[in-house]
Amino acid sequence: MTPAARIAAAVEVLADIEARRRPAPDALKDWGLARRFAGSKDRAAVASLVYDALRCRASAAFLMGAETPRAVVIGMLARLRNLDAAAIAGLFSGERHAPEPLTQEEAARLSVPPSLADAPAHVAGDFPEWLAPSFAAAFGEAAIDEMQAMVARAPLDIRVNTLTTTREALAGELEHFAPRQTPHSADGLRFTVGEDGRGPSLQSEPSFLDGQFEIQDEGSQLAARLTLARPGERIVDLCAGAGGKTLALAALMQNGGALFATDVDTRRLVPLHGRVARSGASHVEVRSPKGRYDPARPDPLADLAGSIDCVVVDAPCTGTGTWRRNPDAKWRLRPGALAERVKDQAVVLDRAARLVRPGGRIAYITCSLLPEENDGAVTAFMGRHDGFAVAPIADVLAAAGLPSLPHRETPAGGILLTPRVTGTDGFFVTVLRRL
Ligand SMILES: C[S@@+](CC[C@H](N)C(=O)[O-])C[C@H]1O[C@@H](n2cnc3c(N)ncnc32)[C@H](O)[C@@H]1O
Repeated sequence: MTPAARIAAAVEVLADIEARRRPAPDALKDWGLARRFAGSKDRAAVASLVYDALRCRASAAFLMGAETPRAVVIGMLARLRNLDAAAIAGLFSGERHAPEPLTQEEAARLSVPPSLADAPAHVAGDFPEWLAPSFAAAFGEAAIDEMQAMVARAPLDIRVNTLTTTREALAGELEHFAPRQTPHSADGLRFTVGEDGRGPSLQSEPSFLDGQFEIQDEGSQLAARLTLARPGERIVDLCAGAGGKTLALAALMQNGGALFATDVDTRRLVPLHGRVARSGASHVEVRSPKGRYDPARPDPLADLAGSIDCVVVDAPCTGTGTWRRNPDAKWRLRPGALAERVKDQAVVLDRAARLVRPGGRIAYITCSLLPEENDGAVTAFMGRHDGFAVAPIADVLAAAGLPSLPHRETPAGGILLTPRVTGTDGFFVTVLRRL
């Protein structure tokens, strides 16, 4: 396919996403199935155009004065791909498979440098309007800058499994992909992602297959470290899911102590068994609930009540901190989903309170930037439970060996990592000490 034909395809896929309100991966899959002639490079290029258009959907539409998929793609090419009017006109030639030529209005819009100076915050920051009060509360004057940093593409990060290798040794093994050290996580390596959104295919590397690393954003690696997990402790990973944090915690514990992993949903834990085996972690016990965990039924962790040094709550959340990787999600998020997640967060935190021993701690983590799920969840928890105190940020950072980690402090004393300040996905961490 020519570059112009790929653009026409991206406009088509965006129109399908909009008309049928469907997730981008589904629309892209259907497009690919119906066009067997498209090779893997074409598919990747079309997907990358679609995701880039979704990254900046609101600002691209503002620049073009129209919200159609075509306008959004043209605006994106100017805004994110830095193409000038002549280059865009060259692609929109109207010839075989290329999109129709630019209209006078479109050409006129492209003839001036793109400016969002007059755009409202939710447009300049490319997020849904209903979230404007939340991001204003989180970031004040910096809301637009913070959210514009969320528009950019994320790099590809891995966490080196220190149970089986070292960062230096693995960097040597993966030298052909030119890894760099992550700036803040001592266990991270970073790879460049190309214009087509594709990074190196790390999962077919022998070093991946024998457990020497996991794909994990640097922010997630740092969040695991900020739990202050140490060898010898008894730790519960209460929302383990497929186990990204579990494996990071296991490595921090260097196989010393006990790590219990569970989740409300047994099915989500399925990949964890194989991942634990591959990682060489020998002190992880996966406790699967029968069917779905139900607070009305016996808790598979009941025997651990009041005995745990650290309960890690990697809470179910809206995932607003991961929009760089999943730009489709930001336009699909609805107020009802936020309200549901806040309810889930109260349930998991209350469960954690039953497990932690006096003198122990709960590490509450989200991959969200929304105050409702961060400070809001912590403050509500403190209102329901006596005998907990928020650990001072400076103490947590020092104990985690991250005294100069760039971060934001939230009003209730939480640590917020953001793409703009930390250069990672957005993460929130608060350590609550049980007195
Ligand atoms: C952010 S995800 C976890 C990601 C995982 N820790 C990782 O690093 O790969 C949140 C998880 O919380 C689980 N969850 C939701 N409500 C829960 C509850 N009441 N108790 C335990 N887990 C719950 C969800 O099933 C989901 O797997």
